[in-house]
Amino acid sequence: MVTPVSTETIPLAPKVLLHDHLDGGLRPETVIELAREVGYRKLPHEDPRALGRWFAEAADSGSLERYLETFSHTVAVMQTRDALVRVATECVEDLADDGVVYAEVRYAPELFQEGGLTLDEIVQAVQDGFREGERRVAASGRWIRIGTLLAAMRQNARSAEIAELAVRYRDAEVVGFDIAGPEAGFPPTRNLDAFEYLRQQNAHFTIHAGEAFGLPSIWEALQHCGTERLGHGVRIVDDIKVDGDGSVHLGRLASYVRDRRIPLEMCPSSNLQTGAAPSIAEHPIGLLARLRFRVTVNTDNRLMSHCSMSSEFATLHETFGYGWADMQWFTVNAMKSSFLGFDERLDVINNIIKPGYATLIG
Ligand SMILES: O=c1[nH]cnc2c1ncn2[C@@H]1O[C@H](CO)[C@@H](O)[C@H]1O
Ligand SMILES: [Zn+2]
Repeated sequence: MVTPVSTETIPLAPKVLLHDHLDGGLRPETVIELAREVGYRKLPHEDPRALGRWFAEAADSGSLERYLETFSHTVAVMQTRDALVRVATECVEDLADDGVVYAEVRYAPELFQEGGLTLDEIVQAVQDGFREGERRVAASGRWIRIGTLLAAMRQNARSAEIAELAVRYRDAEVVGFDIAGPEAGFPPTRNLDAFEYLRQQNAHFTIHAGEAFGLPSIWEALQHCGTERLGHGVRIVDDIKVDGDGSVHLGRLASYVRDRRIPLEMCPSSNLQTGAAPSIAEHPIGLLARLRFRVTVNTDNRLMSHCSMSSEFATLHETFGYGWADMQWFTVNAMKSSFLGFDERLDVINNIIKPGYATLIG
């Protein structure tokens, strides 16, 4: 029997998440408790519900720069080893509760040094938290695996150092590298040495591109930097023309992205808040999925964007009518595009994702 698609059943489906920021996914109550512990007094609210609402509203600003300002509060309470372990552990528990089976969670270690932690101490703390979270989930009879992406901030000049850090921890579940932060004015080519180094080390990376800036950012990320995936990539639609009669014309860059199966880490709710898309109905994900680009669905920042993988899927179900087969397609796309080894990806697809959807489809 087919299980109906609803907000109650979507959490049961196995999901894969490639684009989730650790400092964008804290529980509001954890932000409040950690702020008390470290004496941080600038939180706009002391009540978890009010604080959660504040983050979502403040981030709903129409600009990426203003969206990013809200991170000052989460980053402020993540400056100790204990805080990092706790936030990472809870992140894994929350993702597992949402039915996520594999996630690549990213953060910028350089942001957590205000309390004197070294980059290595920061990475070790977060990895310890992720492993603790995986153990707790396993103890509850479920399964989840977390791969870490280390990000460098575009506006800082530390990408070479962070790329080396990512390679140093590649055998401890750090599976790749990213650059994040304001896109306009900070083209990815500012970090060419980091990308060159990563390629020479046969290491994986993705780049936030085509979110707050258009095609040149995507083109540089792909053709100068050699990115394997695109964080967001929504503006690739600027290279696609749809005629009145419905016929579609792809420009050379859009063709390249589709032909080479470049994964797009799309984050619909986040894109509405930063102004990268006007509404879910008009979000490029509809067209790009129809054209069979390698589209994946992601949360970006569960706190600021007030979402989960299940809520993103539910919204897409309501707007575009996507059912279990479509959700399985997004999920397999994501797993194929992950930075795990080929055999590990196949294992998750064949032994977890496909059987999970088969149960729902009946
Ligand atoms: O959508 C986004 N685009 C660009 N940068 C982002 C986005 N979401 C979060 N961050 C930035 O990434 C840092 C590391 O996790 C966060 O502190 C935030 O500044
Ligand atoms: Zn992001």
